[in-house]
Amino acid sequence: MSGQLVLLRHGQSQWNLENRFTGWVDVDLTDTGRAEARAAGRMLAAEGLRFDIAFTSVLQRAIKTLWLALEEMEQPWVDVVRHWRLNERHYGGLQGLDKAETAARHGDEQVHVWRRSYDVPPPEMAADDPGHPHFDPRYAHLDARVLPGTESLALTLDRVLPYWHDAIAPRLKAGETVLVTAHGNSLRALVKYLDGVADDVITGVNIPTGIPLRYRLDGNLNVVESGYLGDAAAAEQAAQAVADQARAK
Ligand SMILES: O=C(O)[C@@H](CO)OP(=O)(O)O
Repeated sequence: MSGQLVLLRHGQSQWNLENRFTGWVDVDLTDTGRAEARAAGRMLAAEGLRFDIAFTSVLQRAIKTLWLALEEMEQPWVDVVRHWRLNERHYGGLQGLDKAETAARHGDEQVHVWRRSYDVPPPEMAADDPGHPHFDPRYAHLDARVLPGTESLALTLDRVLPYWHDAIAPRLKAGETVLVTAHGNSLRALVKYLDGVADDVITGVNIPTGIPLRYRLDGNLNVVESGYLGDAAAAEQAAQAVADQARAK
């Protein structure tokens, strides 16, 4: 038995538009982002996909993208499970900063290391920073020791994987069709794991907003095939645009 998995990055957010490091900051979608989410729903509907369950983070840009896609698919009844482990990678002290300005200040190379290296985290957010997840009521039920003040992709994968194994993988093993609507880097972590991407190769992987990435998996959840829905060249171009966001002007 094999399941189908679709990974969907949220549509354009306000801080994607403003080119600011976002991480765990809970910014909303823009009108363009809402349109991207609906377009993703139409692509999924055109493939005849019917989801058994959908997973998302506790950040509104992913939650609303999921709602809009399911509405467009006329599948608003699908069970939705939100979990903090699917949140974006925590961007530490870079959250809120302009990406190109940060590159102008620290150099393109340093910012590329912070954005895309596998195991180098950005500078840590101070524990008494009012923006730290410790002060956010949505995480109040959690052991404070699991709440990050910064994360590399490796640390992001470490906190996504337990949720993958406990909640998502069993549904796929049961042959269900599963939608995960999340974020650029929490999805890069999953892609690294599913495709077995090497540490030095994942640095070149970028996930575009609002374009569904479909996986067909075998009974052991090995990848049989995967690819973006719609126009492959458009997906490639959109991924390149993400890569280029932090070049100093
Ligand atoms: O700011 C962020 O949280 C992420 C995703 O938008 O950005 P980047 O692509 O630079 O990792």
